[in-house]
Amino acid sequence: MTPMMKQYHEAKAACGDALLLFRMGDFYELFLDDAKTAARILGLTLTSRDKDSANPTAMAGFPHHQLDSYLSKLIQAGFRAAVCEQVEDPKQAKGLVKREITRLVSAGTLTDDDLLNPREANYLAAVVLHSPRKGKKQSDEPVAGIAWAELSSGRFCAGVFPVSRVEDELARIGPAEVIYREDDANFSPDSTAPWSWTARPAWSFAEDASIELLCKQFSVGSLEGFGFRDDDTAAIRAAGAALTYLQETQPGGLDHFRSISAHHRSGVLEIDASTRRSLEITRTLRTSSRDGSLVDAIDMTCTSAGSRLLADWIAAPLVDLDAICHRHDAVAEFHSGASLRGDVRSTLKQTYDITRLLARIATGRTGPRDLQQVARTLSGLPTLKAKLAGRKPKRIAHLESHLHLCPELRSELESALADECPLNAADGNFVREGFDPELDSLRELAAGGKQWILEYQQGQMDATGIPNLKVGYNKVFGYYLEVTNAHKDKVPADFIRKQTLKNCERYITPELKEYEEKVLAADEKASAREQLIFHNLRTRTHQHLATLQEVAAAMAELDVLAALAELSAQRNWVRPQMTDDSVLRIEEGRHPVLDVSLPQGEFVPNDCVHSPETGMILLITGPNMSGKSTYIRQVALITLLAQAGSFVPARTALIGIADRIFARVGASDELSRGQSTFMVEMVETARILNTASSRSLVILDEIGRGTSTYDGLSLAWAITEHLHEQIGCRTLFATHYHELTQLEESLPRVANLNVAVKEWNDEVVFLHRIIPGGADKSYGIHVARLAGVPSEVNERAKDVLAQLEIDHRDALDRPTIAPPQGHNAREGGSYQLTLFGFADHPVLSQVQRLDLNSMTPIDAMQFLQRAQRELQSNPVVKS
Ligand SMILES: Nc1ncnc2c1ncn2[C@@H]1O[C@H](COP(=O)(O)OP(=O)(O)OP(=O)(O)O)[C@@H](O)[C@H]1O
Repeated sequence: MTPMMKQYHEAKAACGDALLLFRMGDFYELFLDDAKTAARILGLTLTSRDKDSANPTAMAGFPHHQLDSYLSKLIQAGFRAAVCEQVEDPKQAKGLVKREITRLVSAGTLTDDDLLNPREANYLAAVVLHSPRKGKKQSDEPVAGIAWAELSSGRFCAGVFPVSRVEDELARIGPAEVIYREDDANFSPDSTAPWSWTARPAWSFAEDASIELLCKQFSVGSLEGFGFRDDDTAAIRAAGAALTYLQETQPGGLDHFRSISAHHRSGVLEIDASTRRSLEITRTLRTSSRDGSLVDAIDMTCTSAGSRLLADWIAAPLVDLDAICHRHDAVAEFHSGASLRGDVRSTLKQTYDITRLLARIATGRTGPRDLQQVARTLSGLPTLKAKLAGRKPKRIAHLESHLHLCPELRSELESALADECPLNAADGNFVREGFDPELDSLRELAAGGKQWILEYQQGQMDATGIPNLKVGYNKVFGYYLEVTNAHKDKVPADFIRKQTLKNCERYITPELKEYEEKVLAADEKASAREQLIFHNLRTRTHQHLATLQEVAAAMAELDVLAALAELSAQRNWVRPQMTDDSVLRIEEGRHPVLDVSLPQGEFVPNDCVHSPETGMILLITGPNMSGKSTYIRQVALITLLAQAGSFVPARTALIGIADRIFARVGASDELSRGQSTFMVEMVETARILNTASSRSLVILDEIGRGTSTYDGLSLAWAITEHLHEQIGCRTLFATHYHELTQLEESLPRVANLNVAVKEWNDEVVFLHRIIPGGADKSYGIHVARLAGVPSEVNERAKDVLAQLEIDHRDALDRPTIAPPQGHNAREGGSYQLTLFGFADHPVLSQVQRLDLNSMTPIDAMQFLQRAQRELQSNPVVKS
């Protein structure tokens, strides 16, 4: 093995399963299996080293300036990469050039702007299963510790969760990479998840080592101050593993991780992974992208940090009434003050993403332009602060107090940095003239020397009579005089020949060398001086890290609040009234995504009322394509938005804070997980029935569709009864089982709704308007025609439908359902399922015939008594 390949193998052994990008001159090379993988993923040509040997080494490479784009492709394909650089100048090297791994890059540990999406957070998560030690007072059921950290901002949280919620929590966090214990037989990573998995050694999850590491990182003696309790060991183990991993990948340091917050679930609205997917909160179902999601539709923030924070708010809405109202107060202030809002937004637009800038400063990857952007951001703060001063809402006052102006830092950076700064300090020329006298004089000296050389060239041309004599420079000979062969004979004796080229000769003179030394020395010193100034500026900025992080967080939140207000002003959204009671009263509500994407006024608004008096379970029937799913989703999304702190698309809204939102919507494609559609539907339904509380909001779309009609109907029926009797939560149930509407007659808190349809000649117009009562037709055949199903198929379907209707009109064919055992209200009665149309109750025709104008209140009361008795003894028509 050659010494270089030996060096390669040593580096490869140190970077685990990461692909090793090995710098060789102007190229990064990959060898062996890495080369084969890279050739496949990056489309590189696979070649080989020592082609003639019996064992040629596979090899692939790319030019060094393409590093970022290739790294990004590797990361997107789920790989980790280690960059091994030449850490000494090859010209100075004695023997083999020294090389070191300077960066380990993985999806969850990105800091480079080129590799990050500015509008999306980029979390690394760590998961560990943990069995609490016996003898402690908590139960010894295993739990899961999850930590999540963002290298590009320094955000770090950890919490303990039931093992069954790991998937839901990871879905909430939406990490780019998840690390787990390599030897944990009870934990198997889900390969279909949209993040990459990295196995890590068990020691990095150890309890004691984690506590020690975290305490050292945050310079504290105990983690209690961050809100951790005795039973948070699992969280701390996960956090320790995450920090170990981050430290390994960031040799430059992690100073911007200054604290960690203990996450306790009670503060957040619980949304499980499938509900999150179904409601398309941060990603769409079909493409899994942000475009078209709720966050995308409502995002009017003007900074990237604001955009990321908005996604955090929407992904984890609140449950505390006061905290929610504080956000609403702040949005209301920006909503009513259009000029305040405009000013704040236009100032924020001039600022930079200092959250990410600070992370680059802390990890040692910063350049002059980053510092300049810190200064420019600080220069906008006085205006912002002045606009916000004295405002009443608590949140705004709090944020205003966090806009620290840092005047000394700002003025130092402003006076030091030139108007145009390069990205990298090595490029030089970024310190403003007049900032540092020493640098100025070195620059003058260097410039003066260059001037002398120009004059010397002219002088020599005149003295020798060589018209094209010129002074040139290269790294090997320094400054030289170049004379073409045609004038060789005019060269004076004191020129010392250094190099002969095809058309010319190159000479030096003692005077030229003397000045060369001066110029080069001055240049070198100026550049060293400039690097020193940069280093000092970086250190000064770094000293302000904690303060600047507060500024960054305050700006991001102001952006979110002002953006939500802007959205509300543009789209006529209103402030919801919040309550802890389990009610919902939305007047003229609209679907937040369609409200924004459809032209204004095109969306048909609808009311929704949930209260123990009017009904907690709303059964929505109606034709296909009429808007049932849209309606039930809109109610869930309005609730979610309100709890996240946003105004809502409605004329008025009274929202009872939900502890959990469940959405069982449509049959999402879960085949890749090896489960049948129906199985998935039932797993999700089981979860709702087992975990919903009376304060939850449940939306169900067509439960039971994936099985035979009677199976499906029976399940839907029993599920509705269970929700009504046992849970009593707010429920919206869109269904094609019209039979279910009969439940309204016997279950007091069930109310029927349907979607209005207008029939016109042979046409059907969907009005998208929700009205009371059940529907009796599906119009499926009509929708099939609209979709382009051939007319002969449609005609035949109509025939079949007509026959079915005739057959089922015969009462003897109708199945009957007995009420659940021990249920008083329906004792002795049984439901008659009418597959098409309603059962008529005699009481209804009596009501219809009443002449209310001629009745006294006593008459009416007596009638009601009779009617109630009749209904109680005979709730529905018996077969
Ligand atoms: N309130 C509304 N105003 C305007 N357009 C609407 C409204 N509600 C729904 N729509 C439009 O109607 C289409 C069908 O809506 P949706 O999917 O909610 O119907 P559905 O009744 O659930 O249908 P299916 O029973 O076939 O699943 C949507 O694509 C939407 O664009």
